[in-house]
Amino acid sequence: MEDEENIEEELLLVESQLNGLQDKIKTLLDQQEELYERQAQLKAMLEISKTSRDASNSAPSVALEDWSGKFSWDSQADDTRFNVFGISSYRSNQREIINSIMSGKDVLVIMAAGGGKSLCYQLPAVLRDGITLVVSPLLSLIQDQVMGLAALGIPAHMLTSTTNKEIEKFIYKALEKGEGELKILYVTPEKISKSKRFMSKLEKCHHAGRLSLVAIDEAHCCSQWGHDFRPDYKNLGILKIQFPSVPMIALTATATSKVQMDLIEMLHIPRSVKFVSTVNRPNLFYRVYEKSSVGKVVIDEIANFISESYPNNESGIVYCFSRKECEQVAKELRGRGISADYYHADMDVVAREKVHMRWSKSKSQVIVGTVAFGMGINKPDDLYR
Ligand SMILES: Nc1ncnc2c1ncn2[C@@H]1O[C@H](COP(=O)(O)OP(=O)(O)OP(=O)(O)O)[C@@H](O)[C@H]1O
Repeated sequence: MEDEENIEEELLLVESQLNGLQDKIKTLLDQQEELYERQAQLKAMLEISKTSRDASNSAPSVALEDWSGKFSWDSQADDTRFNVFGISSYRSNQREIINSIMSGKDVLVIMAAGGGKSLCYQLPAVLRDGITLVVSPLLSLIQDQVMGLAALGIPAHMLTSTTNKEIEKFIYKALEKGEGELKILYVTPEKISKSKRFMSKLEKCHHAGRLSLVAIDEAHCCSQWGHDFRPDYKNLGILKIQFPSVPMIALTATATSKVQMDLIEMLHIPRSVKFVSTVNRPNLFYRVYEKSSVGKVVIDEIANFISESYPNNESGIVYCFSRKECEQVAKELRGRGISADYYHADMDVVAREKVHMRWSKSKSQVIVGTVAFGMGINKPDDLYR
């Protein structure tokens, strides 16, 4: 009897020691996994840093190869350009950019606003197997792109603060398990720098060989020397570190050589092929009017300008400095018979999306906005700003 009690006592002791050990093993295994991950990151960083040093000592990043030559994907690319995107011929540099991406190169594109940058990554995204990740700075811009792609029948989604749980689940499944149809995924830079969950799904997608391309839109936002610096863009270098084998395309309309050097360094793409297109836009012109000092008169003048110059309700944007001003001017324009909505960063995302949608579908003529609206917005009949 006493023996049994002793045995039971020792058994309890052994079991509790075993439990303690299991906990320690789990902690050690977690630590081991973290260290492996960090080891891989550090090795990749070292590799990139060495390549970067070699590249700055030797190869210029401007295109040397003949990217307008013949490639195995030519006929498939032509077919997709025409039948999916409805575009009859390439504009300057588009074909060369697409060819260099399809060859697996990192690419830096400097092309004027409206020059056709989106096609440069969207067409390879459709041609390549797997999912293309696009980082873009503004929700309105992302919504605009996703709407456009959906209209072309290309499976594109966005993962932002406005994404509902069901779509989020669909996207995570597509990344993690390759389920469902997803070709192009748009995110804001905050997703990369703040969501560990997203990065882990992306890691799995890459691990399974399904991450086909990374595109950084409005790439000048990386540089403190650029006019639209966004702190979260600074963290996008992690993408090349984590996914060194995945080609990256960085696109911008405006980048001085200082900004270009900065973003090449930040994104870790020292060997990128650079394409610069001319900034000549014959359809773009500036007209300057003297502004009255009386607020009411200014609104009358804006309203007259819109209704006289654009009698067929062609779309446009009126910019104001403050959020309050946007609301007032939109109200005043409505009072003068122009269908105007306001758009600024103080509105919640659903309200902003609604305004953007109404304008995109030409249900309203004018958006009165702060600079929170406009960058990269693509509406063929957006004729005045
Ligand atoms: N080769 C082409 N031929 C005809 N239209 C084209 C061609 N390439 C692009 N486009 C059209 O030109 C318009 C502007 O293209 P896109 O939005 O890609 O410009 P962007 O360079 O991204 O401009 P932004 O800097 O303002 O974002 C779109 O309507 C697009 O469909």
